[in-house]
Amino acid sequence: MNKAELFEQIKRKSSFLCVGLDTDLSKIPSDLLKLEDPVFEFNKQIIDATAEYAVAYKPNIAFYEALGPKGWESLQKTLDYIPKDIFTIADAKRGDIGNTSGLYAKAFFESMDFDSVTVAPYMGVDSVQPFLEFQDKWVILLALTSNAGSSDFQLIESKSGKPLFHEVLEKSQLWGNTDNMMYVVGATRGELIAEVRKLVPDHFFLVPGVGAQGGSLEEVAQYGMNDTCGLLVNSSRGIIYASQKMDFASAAKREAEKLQLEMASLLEQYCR
Ligand SMILES: O=c1ccn([C@@H]2O[C@H](COP(=O)(O)O)[C@@H](O)[C@H]2O)c(=O)[nH]1
Repeated sequence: MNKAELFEQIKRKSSFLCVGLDTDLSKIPSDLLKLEDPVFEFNKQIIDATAEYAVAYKPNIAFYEALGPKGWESLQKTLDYIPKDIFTIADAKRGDIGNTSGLYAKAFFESMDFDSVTVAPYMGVDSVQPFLEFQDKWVILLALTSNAGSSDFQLIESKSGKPLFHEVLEKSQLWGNTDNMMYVVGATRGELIAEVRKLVPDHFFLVPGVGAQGGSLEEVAQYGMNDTCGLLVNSSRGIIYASQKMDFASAAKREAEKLQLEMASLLEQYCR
């Protein structure tokens, strides 16, 4: 999916919601555990309930790999079930020496047909470029993450006197054709989102951290939105575990709709 198609969908749905599929067997209703593939059954119902409000789905790969071969199978079935016009993100946070990164890219872009994968920048250019070589696929580079520990490295001053996340943003722009690059920017980062937007005015941000982590959607839009929206805001637990009983799908639908309504008004206000 290209940027224009993504923006079209955002306008059509008045939404920039990404639903995080962090499906955890210990949190889904116990009735589902009797089924052949509880993870897929849960995801299927979540997708059916939220697809009208979501422009992206983000399975966090850890939740699937933790289950071994069966988890990978549930992941593939989930990916196949997501409507084709909705953007898909493999939240895998990969990156290694070049030949290994090439195989990670092949795993998520060819063996599985994800639109994008999250990548860690700290092994540098040769660890990221293999992902950028795939036509029509997206790299989502970790820039300023939502967790408390992000200040351990991302906020420290680099040799040039700038915080390290500035270096990541500036340097990564020199890594070839970065049209299909997005950046992870945590919703918990408040005004720093404006600094990121200044450095990469035209790129999309994947923004985790609203809902369970306490980030503010209003602040994200105020500081991060650009004239093509430029934001995919993720909520995982806040939507998929809105109820842990068998009414989980209707509860997820309500939460997704609530966020979408808020997003519609923020698009009116800030996306010009
Ligand atoms: O900086 C980051 C990068 C990734 N994540 C991931 O996003 C979701 C957030 O889940 P919530 O339940 O909405 O808090 C999860 O998969 C994280 O691994 C992040 O939170 N922060």
